Amino acid sequence: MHRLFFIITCPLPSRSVDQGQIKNNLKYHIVCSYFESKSFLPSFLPPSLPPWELVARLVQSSLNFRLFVSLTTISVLGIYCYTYKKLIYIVLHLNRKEELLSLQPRSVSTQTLSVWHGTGKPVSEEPGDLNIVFLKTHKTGSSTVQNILFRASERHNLTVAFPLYSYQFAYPERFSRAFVEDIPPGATHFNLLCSHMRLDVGEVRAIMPSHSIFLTILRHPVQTFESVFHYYLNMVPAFQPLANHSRPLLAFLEASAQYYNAQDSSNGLAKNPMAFDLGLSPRDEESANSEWSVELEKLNQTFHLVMIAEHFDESLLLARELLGLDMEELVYVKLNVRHKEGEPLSKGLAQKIQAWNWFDMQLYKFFQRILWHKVERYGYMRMKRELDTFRALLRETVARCLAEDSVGPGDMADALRPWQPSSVTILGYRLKQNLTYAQYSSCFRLVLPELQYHTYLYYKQYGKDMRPLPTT
Ligand SMILES: Nc1ncnc2c1ncn2[C@@H]1O[C@H](COP(=O)(O)OS(=O)(=O)O)[C@@H](OP(=O)(O)O)[C@H]1O
Repeated sequence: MHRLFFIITCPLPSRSVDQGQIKNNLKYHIVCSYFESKSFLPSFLPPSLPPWELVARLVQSSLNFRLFVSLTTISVLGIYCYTYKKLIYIVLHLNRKEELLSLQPRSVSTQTLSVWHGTGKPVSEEPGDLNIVFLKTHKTGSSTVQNILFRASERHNLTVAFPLYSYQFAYPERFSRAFVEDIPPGATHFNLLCSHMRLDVGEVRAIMPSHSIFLTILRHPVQTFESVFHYYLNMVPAFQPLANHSRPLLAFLEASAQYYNAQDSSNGLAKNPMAFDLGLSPRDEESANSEWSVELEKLNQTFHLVMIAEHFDESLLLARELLGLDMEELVYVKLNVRHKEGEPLSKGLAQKIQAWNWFDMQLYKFFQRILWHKVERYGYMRMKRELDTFRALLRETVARCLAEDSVGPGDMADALRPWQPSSVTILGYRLKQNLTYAQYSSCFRLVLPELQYHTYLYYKQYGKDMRPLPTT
């Protein structure tokens, strides 16, 4: 009987219970040591309890002990699982973070972080009201972003602020409210402004709702300048004399002073084109350093998001959160892609481009850093998950819509042919045959070049054709 009670109530091997443990668990000690004394061990605490009290204590002790063991086990398991899971999370999180941050400079001012609007809700005049200013910088992938915004404008019935004449807001003049077409009858305010301009923030704010979301895009200055140079070779005065040169870019960078006149605003794209579009006036590099960082900080206060073309998908996902769009609304194909001929840029030439575009380099590095801080706040794991989903969606879209990869201007429908400058060939797309009406409608818009989409939306909004540029 004693032996049986001992086995039931003292499941732990009693010999392994040391004095310290016994003191900590007196009831256990009393009962178990009683039975030990009776059955197995020489007694060191001889009990003199009547049998009924012993049984009562035994039951109570047993229950308490089991409760104690159960609670302890649950707690230990809980703590273990929590810590272990957290550990796994931290390890993964850090690995991803390290991987991404290792590519980037790490410091950023706290002020630059303060403008993040990470609530997932659009900041707008009224609930559901979407107001967007997209500064369309030159040769940065901005037509691809504009196409996404044009599609969103149709889907959300947005009123677009169009230029009074043609496709641009009197570029390269600084933006003025006078360059904007009248608001159409029935609309109370513009919701979207996304045509080329040279930025003047005050003037933009004068015609857009006060809580508009400001977006823009930057691209690495080497690729941007190369693209600008070849695309505008016959249009920008500083480049024109080199139009027939066998190596025009090298020739320009080796003797830029000979070709470039800073006083001519038509040369705005010929040096630091992104800074020019953002309304900055780059000065002498050495003296400009401190003023320049103030200018950058001001831009950072203005723009809710500066996208980076080299991280186009990450940028779009951040924009999506700001604008409250569905992922399906972000699908895109690259527009305005130049057919590249000849050798890739040499290292030496790339360095020359960087030196020539010093302000654009500072601008790019500054906002690239900020983009990664935004990704960090967004969550690396979340970004990774969403990128995977988004890229699968992009692949599906391409497979559904396109007959093949990008094609030259001779191989596509007239309506889908992008405008061709005389200096380079711009690629476009051919749609698949046998699309349903709904598929055709969405695929057509996906590949519709800037000028055609602009013309179409203007007509839809005003019921008339756009005005051409005055000839004077
Ligand atoms: N999604 C995406 N990501 C990265 N790069 C992209 C993207 N879409 C377009 N592009 C490249 O951007 C160049 C065209 O830029 P824009 O559309 O801004 O040109 S324009 O100023 O409106 O004429 C053009 O560059 P180049 O091909 O080097 O000339 C495009 O290839």
